[in-house]
Amino acid sequence: MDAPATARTAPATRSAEGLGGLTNPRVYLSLIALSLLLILPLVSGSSFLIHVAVTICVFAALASAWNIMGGFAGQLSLGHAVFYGIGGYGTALLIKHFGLSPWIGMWPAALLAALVGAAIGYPCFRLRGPFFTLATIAFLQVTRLLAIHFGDVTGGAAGLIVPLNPGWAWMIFYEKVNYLYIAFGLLLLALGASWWIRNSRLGYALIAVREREEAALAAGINNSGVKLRAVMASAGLTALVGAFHAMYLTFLEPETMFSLTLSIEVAMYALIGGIGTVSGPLLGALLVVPLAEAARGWLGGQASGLHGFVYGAALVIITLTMPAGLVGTFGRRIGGWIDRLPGGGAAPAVAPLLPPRPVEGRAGETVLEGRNLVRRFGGLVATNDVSVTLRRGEILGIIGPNGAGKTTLFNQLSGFLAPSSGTVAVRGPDGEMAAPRNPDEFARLGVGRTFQIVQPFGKLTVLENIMIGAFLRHSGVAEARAAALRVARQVGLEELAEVEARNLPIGGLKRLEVARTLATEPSILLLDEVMAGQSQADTQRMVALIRAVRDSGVSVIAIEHNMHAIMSISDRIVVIDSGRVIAEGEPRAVVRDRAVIEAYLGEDYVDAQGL
Ligand SMILES: Nc1ncnc2c1ncn2[C@@H]1O[C@H](COP(=O)(O)OP(=O)(O)OP(=O)(O)O)[C@@H](O)[C@H]1O
Repeated sequence: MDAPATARTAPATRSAEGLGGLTNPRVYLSLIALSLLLILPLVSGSSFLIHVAVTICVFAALASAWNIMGGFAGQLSLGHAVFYGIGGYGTALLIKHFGLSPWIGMWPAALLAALVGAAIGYPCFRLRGPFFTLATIAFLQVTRLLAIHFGDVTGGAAGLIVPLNPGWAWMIFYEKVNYLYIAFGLLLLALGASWWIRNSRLGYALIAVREREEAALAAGINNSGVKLRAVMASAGLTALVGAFHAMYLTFLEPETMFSLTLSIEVAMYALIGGIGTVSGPLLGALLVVPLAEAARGWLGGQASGLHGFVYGAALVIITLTMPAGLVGTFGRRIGGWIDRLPGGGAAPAVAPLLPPRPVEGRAGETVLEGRNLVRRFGGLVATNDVSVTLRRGEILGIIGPNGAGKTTLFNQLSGFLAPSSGTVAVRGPDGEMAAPRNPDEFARLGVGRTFQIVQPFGKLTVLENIMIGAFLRHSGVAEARAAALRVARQVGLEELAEVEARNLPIGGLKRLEVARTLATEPSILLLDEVMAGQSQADTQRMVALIRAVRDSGVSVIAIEHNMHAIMSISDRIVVIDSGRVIAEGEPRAVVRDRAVIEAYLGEDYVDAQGL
């Protein structure tokens, strides 16, 4: 027997968020490298170098902001200049018409951009892949045309000059170096926001939604909600940078403020550096901005367009040779070297293993009920008037031939499919029966489900996969990690905690599927063929695990083709054939039922079992 979970501690593991403060070489080297961006131009005193550094800071900040939506949330926008332009125009117009300092005006402009981001994003999230990207371009073009059309306000195609009041209060300077201080501050803000989001519950949720929307829903993540938060943060940050850049350029026109080229450039920096990583957008800008500026400076005068050609060719070579970006290509190796420096590889604080939340309720009461469930797919009736009841503390087995409608029934019992007719009710933590409508609502009420075709978050580690489930009940990263470690230990994945999920064999993936679901601390567990593809030893462990989970008060429904296993764990079995329940009852009685033998088990099974 294990000691009480609270008395034990989780083993130390490495992860991005456990950097261990300033003594960690990843942190101090990043800070040193960043400060060079400020110090080198200052020491040189060259106004060209200062301009290049300001441009790097601006584009690195824009790319970091873009990456929150394009990288973490996987929503590839090529219309981000909408927010940049709103930031620039909003701030300039507030100075011009209301005499508001840009230090103040940039905030309402950022708020407006965040709201516009939400208004554009919400309807567009339904669009997939290139269609989403095309929609963002369309919104950008419409905004640019509107800015030209409403010339009375924006200055139209002729443009708008920012009121030139020198001094810190108005963000207008004769010495370029002051711009560098502000640009550097904005870069720190964007990087800080990006780092914080990536290492928070929101960051994990965004990655989960990006990788596998269904598994994210099953873990109780509100997909639209988290994407909306990402787009608002991304748009707001972009607008802040746009506001500053407008003050730096001192001239705004729709062509440059709502520019498709700028939107593409910003996305390119993130792609080149490493999309979905915190440092990638900065590295992309660090590499490409000086290249672009140098090409413009050296070749611009030689032949018209030559600098663009050289710059474009360099981009093509980089993207072709490093499709995963700089961080994806070199990050792991360089990270390994850095970790060998003093203070490297520091483990995060050791957290106590969290016990699961207790499941409360009366033994034997109904916890999940599907009534008269009909689900049609065109002319096919996949479930035809199916009624099932799950009682507290029981294991209900569901068997039947391939295509009988078992998974379709599961999808209705967990909110993934709306029944064509019939109802599903779940007993919530308050003891009342409720009728949730969405998968995330089902999950929050305590319904956890696995998928027949496993849905791992391949690029996350085993532990991070389980943490995605644990975040449903624990908002803090340390608590979610501790809860995930307890589950990893429970399902026998502790040794593989730091392995990327895509490297697991099918047996491990099945266990991971169960672990992620268990981490949501369900009171009702729906298992869809979790023993398929498992070795005999793994099957026995899974059987023992399901029993232990039931003994902790969780009610279980298991779809299974492994008759030996399902017979040994089930208190009751329901048999489905052609969308209808053909038998229901105590396992030994069900396998003797003639209809079940004819539809599913066959005479061979009867002979083999000596029934
Ligand atoms: N989204 C869908 N669109 C159309 N038909 C579907 C859909 N999902 C399931 N079906 C059909 O509904 C029927 C029941 O499928 P279901 O996956 O529920 O069966 P099952 O009992 O789980 O089968 P198996 O044991 O092979 O997993 C099948 O004929 C299947 O092709």
